Amino acid sequence: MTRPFVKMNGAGNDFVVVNALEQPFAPGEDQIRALGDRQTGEGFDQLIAIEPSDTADAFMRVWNADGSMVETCGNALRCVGWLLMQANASDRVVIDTAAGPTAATRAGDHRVTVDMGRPRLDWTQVPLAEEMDTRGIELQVGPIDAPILYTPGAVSMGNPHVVFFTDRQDDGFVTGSGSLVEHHPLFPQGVNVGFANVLDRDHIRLRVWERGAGLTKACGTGACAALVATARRGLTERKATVVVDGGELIIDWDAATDHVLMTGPVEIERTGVLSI
Ligand SMILES: N[C@@H](CCC[C@H](N)C(=O)O)C(=O)O
Repeated sequence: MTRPFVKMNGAGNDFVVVNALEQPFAPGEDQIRALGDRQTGEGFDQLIAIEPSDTADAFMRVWNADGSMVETCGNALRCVGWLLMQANASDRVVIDTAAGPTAATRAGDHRVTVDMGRPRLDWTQVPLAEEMDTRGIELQVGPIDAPILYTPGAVSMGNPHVVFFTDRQDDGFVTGSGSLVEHHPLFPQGVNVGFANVLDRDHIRLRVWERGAGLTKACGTGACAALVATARRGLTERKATVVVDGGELIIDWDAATDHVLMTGPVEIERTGVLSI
């Protein structure tokens, strides 16, 4: 069987997007892993299906490159929002996800703002395995008496994130410590691991080790989580530019609504056909 797809990216975080509005698309985990392989398959961080919805313009289903189905993806919401707005000739669409509905609006040429809703800050919502203050949880990486990383913030943006405040951001360090923390028993559902370097009160340099996808050029929910975590610690304002490997995302944690708004780019790379 074959399915057409669009390859897209949001600030470098890349997706294969399949239109499943009329014909269901339900690949198995092994198929997703094979498709996601960057040497032998199409290669992507996430596989995305646009499905019908009774309550929104569409439902967005997300699988990580390791085949796991997850709640949401911030960068893919911008990409899918852009595709739907182009198709409907509109400037606003609502996309449902397993984490809840999100509104996407045009913010310029190939730029989209998505309303990621309220951050979920209670330890049960992240979720953590035990009660902790999510402003700075009891977790450290490295020797007990001289930890390299410690007291990260924990945030759910519909999916679980932990954010370390550090200027150690090289590939080896992010990969080594990110993969260790991703499956730490404190996170019963696994976790996306952010490494945030606060440059000034309006700029954060962020790298993310994604649950189920590894080192990525950008993680939209990770950028939202980083802003929330740094603002809660008084390190940044509630609005900042998050500089990721593939570009910049503007994150605004609106004080009036408590919603996190993310604005950033959308790019179409190519079209193709999947054989599954
Ligand atoms: N790249 C995404 C997040 C994708 C899902 C994540 N790896 C998870 O397992 O929760 C984003 O832009 O938010």
